[in-house]
Amino acid sequence: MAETEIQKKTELIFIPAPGTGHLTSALEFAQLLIKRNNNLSITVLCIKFPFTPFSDSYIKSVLASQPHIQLIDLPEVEPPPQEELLKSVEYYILNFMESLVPHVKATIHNILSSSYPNSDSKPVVGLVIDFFCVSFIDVGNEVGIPSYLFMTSNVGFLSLMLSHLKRQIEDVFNDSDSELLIPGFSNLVPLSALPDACFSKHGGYVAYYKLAKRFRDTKGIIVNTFSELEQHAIDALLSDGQTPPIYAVGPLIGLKGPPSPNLDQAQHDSILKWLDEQPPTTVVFLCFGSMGSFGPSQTREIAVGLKLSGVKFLWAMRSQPTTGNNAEEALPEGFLEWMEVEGKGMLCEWAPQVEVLAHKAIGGFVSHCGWNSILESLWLGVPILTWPIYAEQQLNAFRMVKEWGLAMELKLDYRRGSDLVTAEEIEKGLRQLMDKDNLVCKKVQEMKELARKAVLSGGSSFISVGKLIDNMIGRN
Ligand SMILES: O=c1ccn([C@@H]2O[C@H](COP(=O)(O)OP(=O)(O)O[C@H]3O[C@H](CO)[C@@H](O)[C@H](O)[C@H]3O)[C@@H](O)[C@H]2O)c(=O)[nH]1
Repeated sequence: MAETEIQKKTELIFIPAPGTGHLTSALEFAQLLIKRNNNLSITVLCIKFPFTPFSDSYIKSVLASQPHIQLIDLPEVEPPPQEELLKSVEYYILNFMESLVPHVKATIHNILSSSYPNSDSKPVVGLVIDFFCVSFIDVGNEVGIPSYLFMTSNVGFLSLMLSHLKRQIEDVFNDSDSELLIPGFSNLVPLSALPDACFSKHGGYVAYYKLAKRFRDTKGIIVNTFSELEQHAIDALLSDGQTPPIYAVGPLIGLKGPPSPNLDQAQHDSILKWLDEQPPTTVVFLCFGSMGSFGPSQTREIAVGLKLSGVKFLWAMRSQPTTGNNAEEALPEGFLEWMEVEGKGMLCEWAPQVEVLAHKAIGGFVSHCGWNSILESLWLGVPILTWPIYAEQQLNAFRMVKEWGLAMELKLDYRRGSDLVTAEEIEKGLRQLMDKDNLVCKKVQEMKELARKAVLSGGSSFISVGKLIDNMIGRN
């Protein structure tokens, strides 16, 4: 058969996890693969998850008009009981994914038999699965399709997962553990920088353990990162001889940004209009990812800290879903009037983050250090003041501040329920962040250039995507 004919049959099945922070890069990556090789076609299996009802419309708005990408909705399943959420979010998601296995199996069989009824060859060359979807590796194995893990976080987190989560489940981390040596890290890592899940014997640790145990059962690990930032960690992981090839393919930046029910066109436009009115690099942007929120006391401290600092601000402030409190009600008396009369700032529930970070008025970013937020800030050259909250954000913040000198530290180990970050600490951090003579700002500009070069033709991530496609279609 001619090579082009073989290539025409090359299909991938993507199974992204339905959270905002996971979809952003996965959808970008699907489009990038098609751009790089238009003999590829991709089928995306869309998962409906009770807590992210908008993920459906997100996937459709980004991918529906792409001729080489088709979307198939997986049937809705009964979510695990709410009590499992208390054990840990990771545990809940893992269980949810396991419950989808029969549907994924049926859908893949259907794709194979309806699209390729007479073919003995294997037209589907890979499953590209989010790192929460390892339960689907066996489905692929059953029909002879290899899986590629899609890591929406970074190689450092992957290294923690692969190197430290092979303890017995009973043997979770505890206070008697000393600092950790994680392959690819230059510094010892304090336990306070580890994800909360590492300490939860019956929840998060079990989930992390089960996930990590399967990571190496894949044909390749695709990471949304770039080698100029993480080559050291990639080399350290590969040196064990057991890890499959790692493909650093980022930064994958979703310029369109995820939609939100809390941001309509009028709000979107008013945010950008307000920024247009501000002088260059004078505004700090505060945003804590798709789920980050604070209780009333912490909200008040942030407001007072902003006022004390005198820095103009755009604050994406979300109410806590668990309490149902309206975040604005927690603001100190007179704060909103002061903000509006003096033209000091603007509040919103959801911000068009990438457009905001790209705006010339923005001079700094107070971030929860989700990996997409970090990559977006590096891509756009905006320095970060770290305020990690959940998931692996503490580890990301630790690396940004201590390993790379690419961010300033407000908090490295903030956890829900821990002490408040005071208004005075926030004021001090904001002043430091907005000081443009800071060495961190220079380093961020340098990393911005490297990030952009990585994805250009001939750049490290560009080459890595080429190697991955070759691996997928059997050219190496
Ligand atoms: O008001 C907002 C808030 C978020 N975003 C976008 O939403 C995405 C958020 O992603 P991320 O910064 O990674 O944060 P999370 O949503 O918290 O992401 C989850 O997934 C990431 C990737 O695995 C992890 O690094 C995080 O710790 C985990 O919480 C980014 O693209 C943001 O630009 C907006 O556009 N507007």
